[in-house]
Amino acid sequence: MNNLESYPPILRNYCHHYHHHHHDSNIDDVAQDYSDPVPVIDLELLEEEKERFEDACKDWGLFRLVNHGIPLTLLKQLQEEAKEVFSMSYETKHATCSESPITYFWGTPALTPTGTALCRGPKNFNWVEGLDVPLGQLSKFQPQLPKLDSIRLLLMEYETHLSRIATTIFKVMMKNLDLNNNNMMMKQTECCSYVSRETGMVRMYRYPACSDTSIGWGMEVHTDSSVLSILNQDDQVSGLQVLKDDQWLTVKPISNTLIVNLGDMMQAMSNDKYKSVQHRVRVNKERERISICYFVFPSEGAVIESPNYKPFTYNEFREQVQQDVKALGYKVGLPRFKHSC
Ligand SMILES: O=C(O)CCC(=O)C(=O)O
Ligand SMILES: [Fe+2]
Repeated sequence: MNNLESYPPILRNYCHHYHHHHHDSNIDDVAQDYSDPVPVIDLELLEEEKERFEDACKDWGLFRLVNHGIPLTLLKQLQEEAKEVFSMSYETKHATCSESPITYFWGTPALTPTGTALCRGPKNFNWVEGLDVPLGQLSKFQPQLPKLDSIRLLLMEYETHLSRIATTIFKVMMKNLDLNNNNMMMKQTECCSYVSRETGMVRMYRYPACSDTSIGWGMEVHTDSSVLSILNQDDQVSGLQVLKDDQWLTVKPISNTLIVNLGDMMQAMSNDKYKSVQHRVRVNKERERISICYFVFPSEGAVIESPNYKPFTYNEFREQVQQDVKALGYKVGLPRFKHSC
C-alpha cells in the first residue's frame, strides 16, 4: 500500500506490511474475457428488447448498461480524480467534512461518519473510505481545495447524464409494469417525483487493498434503499458481487459500461415483481478499488403505493432503517412496510 498517510490510521496498521507485494502482473481477476453472465442492456434499445430488460429486472435486479451516452473520457476522468481526492492525507479528507456538504467517512457508512467505528475493532468495520456528495447542493458551494472543486464540476456534468439515464430507465419500467395509469402515478404529477434530481446523491469509494484474509468485507451484504443505483466501477479491479439464484457472482469490471441495480423503492413500486438485488463488495488482495455510485430516490413527500405495501414515503423508510440499524444492528428494510407486518 503506497501513500500511507492517506489511509485512516487503523487501516494503515493493518495493511502497511503489505505494500512490497504490490505489482501489476499476475492479477487474475482483471476482466480480459468479456463473458459475464450479467445481462447486458442497451439504453437505446430498452423498448425494442423489452423481454430481455424485463427478465433482468425480475430475475437479477441488476444489469450492465451499454450505449449509455456518457463520454468514456468523463467516466475515466471521474475515476482518476476520485483516486486523487482519496490520495490526499487522511487529515485533509477528514477536515473537508466541516467545510462543505461533501462528507468523508470510513468504516461503515450506514452507521456513519468517522469515529464510531474506532472502538469496534479493526475486523468489524467495512474496509472502505467514502465521500458522500449530495448532488442537489453541488452548484451552491465552492470547496477551498482545488481537487475537490475540480471533482465537483465533473460531478455536475456527470449528474446531468445520470438523471437522464435514470429517468429513461424508470419510464420504461413504469410502462412495462403498466403503472402509467396507476393511482400512484396519477397523484404525483410526473414520474420525476420518483426519480428526483434534488435528492440524488453520489458516493465515491476507495476500497484499500488488503492481503489479510481475516479482514471482512469492503461492504457487507445489503440491498440499496434507492429507486435505482448506477455504478461506475473501477475498470481494472473487481470486488462487487451479486446474489443470483443463491450464488455469489463477481460482476466483472468492463470499461465503458455502467452497472445498474434496482433498489428497495423500485421493488416496492413494482409490487415485488422486480427485485432489489442483494450485493456485497469483497476486498481485493492486490489492488485498491475505486467506485462511484449514484443513487436516485423519490422526491420528498412522494408516496409509494402498491398492493403488497402500506403507503409510505422514502423519508419514512429511511428513518425506519436508521432506527433498526441502531436498535438491532441491521437493516430490516421492506418487510417493515408490508401489509402482513
Ligand atoms: O462499490 C461498489 O461496487 C458497490 C457499492 C454499493 O453497493 C453501495 O454503495 O451501495
Ligand atoms: Fe449497494
